[in-house]
Amino acid sequence: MMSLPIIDISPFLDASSSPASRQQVALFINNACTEFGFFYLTGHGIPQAKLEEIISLARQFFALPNEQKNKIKRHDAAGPEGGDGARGYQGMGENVTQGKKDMHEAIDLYREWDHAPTVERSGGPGTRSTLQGPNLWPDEPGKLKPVYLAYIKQLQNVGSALVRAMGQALELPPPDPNSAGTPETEDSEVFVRNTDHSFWVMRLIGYPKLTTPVSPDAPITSLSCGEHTDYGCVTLLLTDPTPGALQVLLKDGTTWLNADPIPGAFVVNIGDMIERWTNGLWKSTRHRVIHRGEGYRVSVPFFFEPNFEAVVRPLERCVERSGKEAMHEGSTYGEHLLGKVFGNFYG
Ligand SMILES: N=C(N)NCCCC[C@H](N)C(=O)O
Ligand SMILES: O=C(O)CCC(=O)C(=O)O
Ligand SMILES: [Fe+2]
Repeated sequence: MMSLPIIDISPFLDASSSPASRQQVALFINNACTEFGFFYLTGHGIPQAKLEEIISLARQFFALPNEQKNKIKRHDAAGPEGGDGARGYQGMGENVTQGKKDMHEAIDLYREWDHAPTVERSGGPGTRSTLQGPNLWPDEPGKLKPVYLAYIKQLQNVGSALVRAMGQALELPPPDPNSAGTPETEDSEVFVRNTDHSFWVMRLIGYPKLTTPVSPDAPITSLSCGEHTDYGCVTLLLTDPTPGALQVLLKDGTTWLNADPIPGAFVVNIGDMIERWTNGLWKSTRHRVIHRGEGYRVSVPFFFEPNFEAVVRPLERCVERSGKEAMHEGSTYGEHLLGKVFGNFYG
């Protein structure tokens, strides 16, 4: 049975690593992103015990009574509660993918920012615009917030190392030390610059066992999370050990491969903005979750994304190499995200 490549990112986190070791990693990344758009990531430096604590804290939250979870309920941006339409707890079926309710519950956290986004929605006094913070953290379990804040810091560092490696994998030229490095420059640091204020997203997701018939041939009537691509740069996905839930669509467009967890490793996939930057050389691979196994599954994806204002258009070198027209004229990541978030809740 085929399985996804495993990539050790440590040379890009260790300042004393050799250029040759980095080049080797870059080569592996290019292969993995060209073939699958998905791979396992090791060598990230976050101890397995910490990863287990992250899952365990999320599990403790989902085990609370609904009344308690709804204390941090997500509210519409136009509603009287003055929500931001995105942050907070979503009950079962509140998230929609391809027009169908997903069978999961979740807390969504985003980078907190103090400037207004581009889309204002009407509403009463105190109404916030879509995606304008703050995050809604649960009181219980008490350790969740501090532990997650520290974890998010570490993940930003891993994400940054990973996009640096990806820039190198594309064989873009090294940055010119004499230039100011404008975001328009196409060098191997282009992803690093455009993520230096990454508008990251973190989801804590709880999946009950689906109750549809267990036969593998039975038609799929409801999904834990419908088929989709992720929106930005790279997703660092942590899950509990449940196998057979996350499935990745292979290049042939018909075969679904199980991306079963490897203890201590992240499942990584690339998002829509990397596909756009690379003009489709690397695809943001479609994936879905069908949890028919036993037990209550917990996953915690961290989406390391471009800056909200980053203008993303195909890189000239990738357009040339792809031999195709530029696939997009360019727009900000924030515009892409707002369209997606709106579709997730009001689709
Ligand atoms: N921030 C990210 N990437 N979240 C992924 C959620 C995927 C499902 C979503 N309902 C959708 O239809 O996109
Ligand atoms: O739970 C998982 O394994 C994947 C979730 C996912 O694809 C997402 O939230 O974007
Ligand atoms: Fe996803």
